[in-house]
Amino acid sequence: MRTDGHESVIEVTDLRRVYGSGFEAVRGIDFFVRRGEVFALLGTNGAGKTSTVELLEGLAAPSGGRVRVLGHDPYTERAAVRPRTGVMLQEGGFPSELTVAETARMWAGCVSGARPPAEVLELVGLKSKTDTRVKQLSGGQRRRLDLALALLGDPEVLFLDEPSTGLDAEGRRDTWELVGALRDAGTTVLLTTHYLEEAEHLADRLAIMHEGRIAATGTPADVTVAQPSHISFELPAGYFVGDLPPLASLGVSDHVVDGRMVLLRTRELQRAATGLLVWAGQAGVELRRLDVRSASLEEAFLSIAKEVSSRTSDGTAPDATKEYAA
Ligand SMILES: Nc1ncnc2c1ncn2[C@@H]1O[C@H](COP(=O)(O)OP(=O)(O)OP(=O)(O)O)[C@@H](O)[C@H]1O
Repeated sequence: MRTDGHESVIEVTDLRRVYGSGFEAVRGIDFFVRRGEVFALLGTNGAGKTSTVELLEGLAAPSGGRVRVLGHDPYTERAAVRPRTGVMLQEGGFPSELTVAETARMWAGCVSGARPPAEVLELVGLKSKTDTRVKQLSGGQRRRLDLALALLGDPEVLFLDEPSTGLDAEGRRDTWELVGALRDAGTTVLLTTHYLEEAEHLADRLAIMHEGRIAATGTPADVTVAQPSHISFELPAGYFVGDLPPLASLGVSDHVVDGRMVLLRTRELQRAATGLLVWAGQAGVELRRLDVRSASLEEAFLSIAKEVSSRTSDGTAPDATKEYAA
């Protein structure tokens, strides 16, 4: 399938997953991933990310809807899909007595046309640990080993389930760099993450899942631009909020006053900031602790999760999805 002139290598349509207990973890989701892009699946705990990724990996059959990976059903046509995909699971579960090199060699034996194990270990920064037993690796080093094994088959599509959980800041940066390099080399990456900064940094597009549904999709910029920006500052001595220009005329949607600090929310950041600074200039006052910023993905995420929860508890439009330009 082609989407906007790009080939999409993952297509998900009205996908559902119901567990044996009757619990519906994935409640009819739709998205696609284009060849060569990094797509992030974000969500709160229990949102249904892993349940979704397992369906994409062909580890279980959907209870409803459709998944296509590289044009095939990953569950019923596993033999066609599996050799072209790499999977980094949340828990690798390797025999802990084997060394890193032995683990990579053992895994390579299960992959047709595997890359030399030493090459992938070097790629993930584990070259100096080849003779270390898996049980002696730190949590972060185990995650790197998980990633190395996922790369052995030189996959066209890579599934990364929380790739940097357990990594320190440096390890996380290294993983980001590696994912960026893989993307540059043409690999399509679908990752799940709790780290919004990671999604903001890596993802070309993303979907925010909440309670089994997709609440928003688009580029990180598309998703954040829909959220209000913030301006905060300390009121100059002797001034009150009522002394500011009328806030509505600055495009401010609401404001919060906490002691001397004022927080303005606006969807017209330039207009509001300009109006405020012109006023301060004319009044000859300094706006101390001035902070002007666009919404972060974290703010967008929290507000979307809150909005969806209140909509579902109202019983109104529980499956409404915000679509942003992609
Ligand atoms: N085997 C199972 N049987 C019943 N319910 C399950 C099963 N596996 C997961 N669930 C439930 O499905 C929901 C989604 O779980 P899932 O692991 O997909 O979420 P997630 O978004 O990956 O969460 P996290 O970020 O915490 O890993 C949760 O409520 C979870 O308890």
